[in-house]
Amino acid sequence: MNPRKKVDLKLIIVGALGVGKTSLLHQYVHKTFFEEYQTTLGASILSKIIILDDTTLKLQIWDTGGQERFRSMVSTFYKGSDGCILAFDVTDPESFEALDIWRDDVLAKIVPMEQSYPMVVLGNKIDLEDRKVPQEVAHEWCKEKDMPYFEVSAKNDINVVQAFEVLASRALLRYQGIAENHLADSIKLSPGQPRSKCC
Ligand SMILES: Nc1nc2c(ncn2[C@@H]2O[C@H](COP(=O)(O)OP(=O)(O)OP(=O)(O)O)[C@@H](O)[C@H]2O)c(=O)[nH]1
Ligand SMILES: [Mg+2]
Repeated sequence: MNPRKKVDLKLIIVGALGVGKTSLLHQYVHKTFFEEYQTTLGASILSKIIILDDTTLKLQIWDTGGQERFRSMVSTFYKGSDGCILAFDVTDPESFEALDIWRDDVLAKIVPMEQSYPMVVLGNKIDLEDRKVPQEVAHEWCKEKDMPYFEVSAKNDINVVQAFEVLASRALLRYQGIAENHLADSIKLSPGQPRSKCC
C-alpha cells in the first residue's frame, strides 16, 4: 500500500477592513456565513485538511484583521507562509486600490522575495447589487501581475472552494519545487569526492 504523502501548508488572507476575509474563511472551512460584522483583532487561525492528487494537505489558514493599527503586527505573520489570498470588496473601490500596497507588503516579508510566491485575488460580495469595481478592471490588474482572479461571494458560497484550492495547489507545487531543490543540494553536498584517509 502506498500511504499518501502529507504536507502542511501555511496560507494567509489579507486585505482592507471589512472586505469579508473572515467570512470567506468561515465559508470555506465551516460552510457557514454570518451577517453580523465582528472585526478580527490581530489574527486568528483556522485549519482544514484536503486531499489533492496523492497528497493530504493540512492547510493552516491565517486570517488577519484589516485595521490599520494591526498592520505592522499582522505583517509578522506573513513570514514562512506558502501562499496568500488578496481580498477586496467589489462594492468598495478603495479596497481594490489598496491591493497594490497589501501585495507589496506581503512580498517584502517573503524571504527570499520571489516571483513564484503563489497569490490569488478574490473580488468578494458579488451577490450585492451595487458593484463598483468592474470585473474587467480587476481582471486586467491581476493579469498584469500574473495572479489568478476569482469573483466570489462568501454569503452565497460562489467560487470560494475553487479559489482556496487553486491557491493550495499552487502552494503545493512551489513546496515540492523547494523540497526537490533541497534534495538536489544535499546530494551535491554529500561525499562526491573521495576523502583522503587519515592514519
Ligand atoms: N453581502 C455580502 N456580505 C458579506 C460577504 N462577505 C462578508 N460580508 C459581510 O461583510 C462584513 C464584514 O465581513 P468580515 O468577514 O468580518 O470582513 P473582514 O475582512 O474579516 O474584516 P476585518 O476583520 O475587520 O478586516 C460582515 O457583515 C459580513 O457579513 C459577501 O460575500 N456578501
Ligand atoms: Mg476579519
